[in-house]
Amino acid sequence: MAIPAILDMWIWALLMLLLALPLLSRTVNFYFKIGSYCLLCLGASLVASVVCFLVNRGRTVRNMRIVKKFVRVFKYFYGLRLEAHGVEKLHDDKPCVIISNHQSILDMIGMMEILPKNCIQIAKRELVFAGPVGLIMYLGGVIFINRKQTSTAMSVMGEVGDILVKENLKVWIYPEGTRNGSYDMLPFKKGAFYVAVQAQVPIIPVVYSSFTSFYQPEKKIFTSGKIKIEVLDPVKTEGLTVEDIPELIKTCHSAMKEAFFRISDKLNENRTNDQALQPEQ
Ligand SMILES: CCCCC/C=C\C/C=C\CCCCCCCC(=O)SCCNC(=O)CCNC(=O)[C@H](O)C(C)(C)COP(=O)(O)OP(=O)(O)OC[C@H]1O[C@@H](n2cnc3c(N)ncnc32)[C@H](O)[C@@H]1OP(=O)(O)O
Ligand SMILES: CCCCCCCC/C=C\CCCCCCCC(=O)OC[C@@H](O)COP(=O)(O)O
Repeated sequence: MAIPAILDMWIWALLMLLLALPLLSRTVNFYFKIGSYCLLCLGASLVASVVCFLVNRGRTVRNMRIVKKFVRVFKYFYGLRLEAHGVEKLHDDKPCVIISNHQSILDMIGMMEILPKNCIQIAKRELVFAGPVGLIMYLGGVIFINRKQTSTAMSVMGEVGDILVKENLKVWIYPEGTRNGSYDMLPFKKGAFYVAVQAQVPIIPVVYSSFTSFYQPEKKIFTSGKIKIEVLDPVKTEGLTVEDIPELIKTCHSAMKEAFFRISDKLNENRTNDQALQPEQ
């Protein structure tokens, strides 16, 4: 018996829908996870801000301990497992500049997993306007810089160099200066290195493995996964001057890049991104 044309059309439509379902559900799943992550950040920031006000009465780096308690729970919602090595290097009670690679807004989870005491962060000034997220960052002592005005950003970073030693603080800076989700590391901006040389404090590089095995926004992939964290040995800056900064950057960049490729999931990467075909180091 011949199938009526209208039914035929519906069968085709249903078939197409069934075929598109995995792609559709991946996209829906991606937006659901990212949306819920943003909502979680906004909601948790609101609650944490109230707690910070009640406990510490204003802007202080001590509030970061409260933020850390909140953010450390986030990984369970997204099935993220974190494995950190060398974290003890961050717990020396002395000032230092911590630099790490910056892949995504999910980096907050990795940062809060190992954030040492008395550690401030540098962030782009746009984030101060992100509602409760901006408020909690402000309360936690985050220093905001205007990346579009190098001279003002530089002078703010100069002040950071001064207070590091005076107040025995650490500062966490993303030297790539922006998020970079590719399977590589961008060239470093110079601010972090000026701060370290000015304050004559060591630089401690922290490397996070590539997220691309579980997180690729351009392909709408966001599954559960593992993040490896490696804290590298401190790089001394005692006796260095601004003339030594280019060499200092080179040393840190190559050590971090080597660690990044070593701890990242190369097999998975080769399947998803041709750039991953890096020569073995
Ligand atoms: C409870 C629930 C909570 C939910 C979660 C919410 C919040 C969590 C709370 C807290 C977590 C906070 C985490 C914050 C993360 C934020 C991440 C970011 O925003 S990353 C982006 C911002 N960061 C940076 O940009 C830092 C790195 N950038 C720099 O250091 C730059 O160098 C710069 C200072 C911004 C300047 O940038 P520019 O593009 O101009 O580049 P260059 O580095 O090449 O410098 C140009 C030129 O200037 C000279 N220079 C640089 N610095 C100095 C200096 N200090 N003194 C003198 N001269 C300087 C440099 O040498 C260059 O000159 P030349 O080319 O001649 O060498
Ligand atoms: C009332 C205003 C409402 C505003 C809504 C804002 C929604 C944002 C909500 C949650 C986002 C959680 C973000 C956690 C902090 C992420 C910090 C971060 O990773 O910023 C990116 C920045 O490093 C580099 O930026 P670019 O890659 O240069 O771009």
